[in-house]
Amino acid sequence: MRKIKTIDDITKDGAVEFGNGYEFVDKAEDADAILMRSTDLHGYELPEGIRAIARCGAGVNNIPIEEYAKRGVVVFNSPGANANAVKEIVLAALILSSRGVVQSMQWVRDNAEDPNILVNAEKAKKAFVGRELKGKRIGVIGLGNVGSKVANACVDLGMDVYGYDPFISVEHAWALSQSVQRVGTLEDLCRGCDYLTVHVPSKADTISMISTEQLDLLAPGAVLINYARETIIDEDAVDAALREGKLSWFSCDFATPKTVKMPNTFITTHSGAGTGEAEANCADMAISELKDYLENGNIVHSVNYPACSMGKARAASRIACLHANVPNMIGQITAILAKDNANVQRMVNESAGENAYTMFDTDEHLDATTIEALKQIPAIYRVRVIK
Ligand SMILES: NC(=O)C1=CN([C@@H]2O[C@H](COP(=O)(O)OP(=O)(O)OC[C@H]3O[C@@H](n4cnc5c(N)ncnc54)[C@H](O)[C@@H]3O)[C@@H](O)[C@H]2O)C=CC1
Ligand SMILES: O=C(O)CCC(=O)C(=O)O
Repeated sequence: MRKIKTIDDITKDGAVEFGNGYEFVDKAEDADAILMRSTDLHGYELPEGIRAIARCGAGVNNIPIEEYAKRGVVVFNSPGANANAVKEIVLAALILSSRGVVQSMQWVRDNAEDPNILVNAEKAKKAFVGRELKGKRIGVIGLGNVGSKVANACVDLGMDVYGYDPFISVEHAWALSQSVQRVGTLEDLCRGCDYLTVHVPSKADTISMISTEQLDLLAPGAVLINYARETIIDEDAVDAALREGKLSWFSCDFATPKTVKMPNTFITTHSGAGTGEAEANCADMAISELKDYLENGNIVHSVNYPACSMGKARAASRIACLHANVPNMIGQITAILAKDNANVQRMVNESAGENAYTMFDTDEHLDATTIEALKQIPAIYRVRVIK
């Protein structure tokens, strides 16, 4: 039996199905792998037995992925699985920040006892006059799974859409409407925007990427939307821009001690991916990634190891070595296999950044001393006997 520890509520109804050969355990110490969402694992004492972690969702800034890579722990995410949910809530944020919907609803609640409410509402409504999205300029920062969908949806709404993403993938460039105008600098993107929405991961080059300099370039009374991460905006700068009227609204998914005190905000409870569909999509993707890794050693959608696949483990034995991306690893591994007279059927070696992965099938099981010798290679982080 392979053992799984879940952290967080993976789905609203609790349905998480791994199928035969798996069981859930209460303690991470007893588990082979972790299935999780947004809990912050920085500072968490990860038990030695954990071989893989799957994050149901896109962002992995809550996981120390490089530290885990060096411990031979493969971290997966579920790219794109919740992107439609985020796109839809961003569209809601665009409309809510333009049409006085929430304020108008509040007026109705506040006047619920008024017998003349129907007539009085006609007088009150001038306070809630908004503006249309059609023809307005929007800047989309990050054109990945979420940003590309948001940009295309804004084109469909008749907006004038600009996008900025120096690292856009070929797949997402293809998916983008030709009406989205790509710009080369963040400053050019921000200039004159009525709306600005961010869809980048939280990492060194995106921390506080929206600050006074960028906000000053927006059109007067612009709307800022952040359904990515709280770290991406400089909260003091946004607070000042709201108070000075440079920004008319700020919509975000992150209730921090500072955002909750800002004027003119719509703030949600990190609910961008909060739909049953997105939860199920993320769980399905994360579960199949974990199963393929635990059963076959294949790596799909890892954020700290290269993609690597040799299909189903059918040979007598399959071994995976997780190691540093340094010269002569294959030489050292094959030298040890040669000593054991092991016949390698297939071997794959892939690398990504500082980390690499070598997986091979052999005709016969390797003996224990050979496995031990592989573990003793200095740059090896972990050796897995998959079969
Ligand atoms: N509020 C919520 O519930 C959710 C929040 N998110 C957040 O949104 C982020 C984006 O999600 P996805 O689109 O699914 O991720 P993604 O990985 O598909 O797209 C991110 C895009 O940002 C681009 N990028 C990276 N650094 C950049 C920079 N310095 N400047 C401009 N572009 C840059 C990348 O090239 C990529 O195209 C996630 O990392 C996560 O933090 C994602 C899903 C749900
Ligand atoms: O699990 C969640 O609801 C958070 C989703 C998210 O922030 C992400 O996918 O990056």
